[in-house]
Amino acid sequence: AADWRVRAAWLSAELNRHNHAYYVLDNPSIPDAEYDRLFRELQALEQTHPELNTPDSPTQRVGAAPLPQFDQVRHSIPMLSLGNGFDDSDIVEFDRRVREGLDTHADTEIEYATELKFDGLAINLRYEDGVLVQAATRGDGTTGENVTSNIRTVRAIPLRLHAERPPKVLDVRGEVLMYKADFAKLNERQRDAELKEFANPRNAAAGSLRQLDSRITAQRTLRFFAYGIGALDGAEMPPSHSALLDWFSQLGLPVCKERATVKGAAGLLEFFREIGGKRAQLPYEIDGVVYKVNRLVQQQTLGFVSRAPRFALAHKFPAEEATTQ
Ligand SMILES: Cc1c[n+]2nc(N)[nH]c2nc1OC(C)C
Repeated sequence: AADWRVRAAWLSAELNRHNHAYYVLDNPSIPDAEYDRLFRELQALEQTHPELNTPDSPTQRVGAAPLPQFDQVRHSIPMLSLGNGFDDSDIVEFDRRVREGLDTHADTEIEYATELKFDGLAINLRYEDGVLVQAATRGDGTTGENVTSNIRTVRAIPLRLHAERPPKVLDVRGEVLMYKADFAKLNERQRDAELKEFANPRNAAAGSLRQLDSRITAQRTLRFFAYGIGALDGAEMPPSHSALLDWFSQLGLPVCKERATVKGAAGLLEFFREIGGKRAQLPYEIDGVVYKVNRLVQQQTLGFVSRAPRFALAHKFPAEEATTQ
């Protein structure tokens, strides 16, 4: 192959690797100035040879021409919301209903996967043969907005999955969010430019994703945590939620490390209190934790009631007084 083709392939792989280290592993592997130099070299090569401009090129991260409007996207599998619990008694009742639904023996405890409930925006990422081809907001759960060009600018979201033989189709569900520190810097920039400040990180993330001009989205530091799956074709479904998140991590998707598997209602409440104790120190806002029956076959037995799964529950923190920010 021509030298420039080899060089471009090396640059693309190298930049994606540094991107993953910085935004997914929180462990930068190259100084920013060096990253920018490699980035500009690839941009120049792509300008000279447009066929290099592939959907998984790191140069996609800077955004494209503005869209006239957002197209609607129908989700392959509906994106559900979660039932809520507030008091310990709600959690004990949730565990009791799960045990009843599974006809669990009195002295057997249910294994749950526990996670954080991020205060961001739920989205679906569709990967075909390992390449990100479409991203959509949750919308009403059945159809959402096509925000693919904006999502391509989110450095934490891989444009190509790390797998020799990726699944033919994989729908990844997760939350797009903004870290508290990035939110403070954004509002400082808004103030300096005499623009409206955002009320909270969730609004800032939503506003950044609803931009028709993805070059603006590219200037907002958005993050992503994967937490669920939609359609899957060409790979075996992992046997539990915790195994699903391990698989996502191997594929190069960001998975929040503040997660665990626990036993019974007591294990759920212990996780809730542990997270409550470190909530203020977390780099992002959360509005609770999420409990899911871990084993897939047990989730399938329990199924869904109306639009929320019987196998999962969000446990919310008491609403805070009006935040000071
Ligand atoms: C709506 C939702 C939100 N969250 N947030 C997390 N961490 N997991 C999670 N799961 C959800 O729904 C599951 C049924 C996939």
